[in-house]
Amino acid sequence: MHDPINLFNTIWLDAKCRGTSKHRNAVCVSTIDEDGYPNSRFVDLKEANAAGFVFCSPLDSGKALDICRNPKTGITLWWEHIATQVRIKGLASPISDQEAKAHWVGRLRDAQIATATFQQSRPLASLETLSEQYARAVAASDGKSIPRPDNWGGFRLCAEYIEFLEFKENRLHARTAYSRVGTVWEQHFLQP
Ligand SMILES: Cc1cc2nc3c(=O)[nH]c(=O)nc-3n(C[C@H](O)[C@H](O)[C@H](O)COP(=O)(O)O)c2cc1C
Repeated sequence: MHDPINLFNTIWLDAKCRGTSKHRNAVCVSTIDEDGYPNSRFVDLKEANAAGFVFCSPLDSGKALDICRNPKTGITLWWEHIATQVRIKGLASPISDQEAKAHWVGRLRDAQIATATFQQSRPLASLETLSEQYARAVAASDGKSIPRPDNWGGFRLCAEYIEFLEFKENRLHARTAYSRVGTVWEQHFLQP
């Protein structure tokens, strides 16, 4: 039987090589907000392996606060070029400081400046304020490296459930689900 994480990585690598979307690492992360509503947004997936699926974020953002209150988290993706949907469920927890540092270093400078300048998900007076604040930060950082803000890190979703749906135009979608039972994955099929 396939290991669903190996299968995921095979398809993801293919998507990165052959996909046409500009943001080929974008995945939809769903958390549960303080009122019990699902709360979904796209983030960049950094890595996927047996330990889990990693994404980065300020640690005081809406998603981070949701995860701290309730670690039950979902990831959904749609790979158009191979007509495949993937749904993942599991518990998310913070990555280590060392890992966060490594991901910070790998970020583009523009992204580092924006992350260091803004307090994600806090109210903003106007969109003009945004550009002015960013322009000031770019000027001030001229030639200097951008230190990782103390509140920037990431999360790892340890998957309990992974489902692949191969979309068929005749609606006979092939759904293959994997549930983690202890250390093994059990495979089952679902009606479309
Ligand atoms: C393609 C794409 C990639 C994104 N990547 C990230 C990311 O890696 N980390 C992040 O915190 N926000 C990312 N965002 C912004 C989030 O969608 C979201 O607006 C932000 O994280 C605030 O969400 P929150 O208040 O629920 O935490 C991305 C948005 C898009 C459209």
